[in-house]
Amino acid sequence: MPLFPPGVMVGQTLVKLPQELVSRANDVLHSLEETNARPIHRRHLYLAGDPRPSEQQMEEKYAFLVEDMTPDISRGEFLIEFKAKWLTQSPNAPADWRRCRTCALRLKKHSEALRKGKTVEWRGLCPFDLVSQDQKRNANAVKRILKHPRNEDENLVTRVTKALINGPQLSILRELQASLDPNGILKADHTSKEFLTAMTLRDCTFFVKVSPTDIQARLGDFDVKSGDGGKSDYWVKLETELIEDGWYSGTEKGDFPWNAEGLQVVCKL
Ligand SMILES: O=P(O)(O)O[C@@H]1[C@@H](OP(=O)(O)O)[C@H](OP(=O)(O)O)[C@H](O)[C@H](OP(=O)(O)O)[C@H]1OP(=O)(O)O
Ligand SMILES: Nc1ncnc2c1ncn2[C@@H]1O[C@H](COP(=O)(O)OP(=O)(O)OP(=O)(O)O)[C@@H](O)[C@H]1O
Repeated sequence: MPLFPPGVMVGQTLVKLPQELVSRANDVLHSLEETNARPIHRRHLYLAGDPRPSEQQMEEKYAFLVEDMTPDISRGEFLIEFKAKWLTQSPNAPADWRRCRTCALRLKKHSEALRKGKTVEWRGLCPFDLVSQDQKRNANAVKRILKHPRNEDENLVTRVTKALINGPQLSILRELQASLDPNGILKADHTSKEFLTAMTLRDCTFFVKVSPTDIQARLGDFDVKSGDGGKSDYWVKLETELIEDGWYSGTEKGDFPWNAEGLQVVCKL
């Protein structure tokens, strides 16, 4: 049973791979590496089936063809990409929470960057604003997604807000995130398909293709989550710190810019 009705996700078609296609594509990747033409962070990652790195000796006969959301700039199209993140509160947040999971974590990460003397941009999109019933909050969230200078175009802000709010994606994502993980990171079975799907849906990407006459919003980039390799322990540690260090309740210790009068980061349902 599919999680999403048609038109919600970026189109994906299961295809049978022609023989040798994977190894030919991997040959290209290897030759790009040899000439230093491949981005460093992608090195040593190949399509399944490459016989060279021993850990990747898998036979892969099938693949997904993913609908291309690349905009046609010559037609005045552009693409907005953003992650809606956690659209419901973490089930483990304290009862007196003042920040949603996403804002709590972003502030925590932000504080760590400040402590290291880094200058970092405060992204500020609160997922709860996106799914609020309040149109002003919806539009503010969209302005943060659009960023400057596009967010100064009121007509564009209204069009994108309407497309997102009237579209099915946000409400479906929110319901699935809640129903697939009712217990939260601290109590869930991290090997269960439901929990891992919820974590995947908390990290997927919105692709919004805007043309002068039309807006097409789709969900994509569903990298299936796994708790392996220490990730499960990391999720637990992070959630525990968010609770114990006061990031949910807004009682974190430190002289941070957002603790100044009028700048407090407080989320509302
Ligand atoms: O922990 P979060 O909410 O910051 O999400 C991580 C993402 O951060 P961001 O969306 O930028 O805040 C993070 O995104 P970036 O690499 O920062 O673009 C990853 O998607 C990460 O997942 P994984 O470890 O690659 O499986 C994401 O980790 P998990 O979804 O596995 O927790
Ligand atoms: N134009 C697009 N149309 C449809 N899906 C896309 C498009 N661009 C990216 N995606 C989806 O998003 C996923 C992640 O793409 P992205 O370019 O962010 O790569 P990445 O692996 O996260 O690398 P990077 O480290 O560069 O961010 C892709 O695997 C694909 O599923």
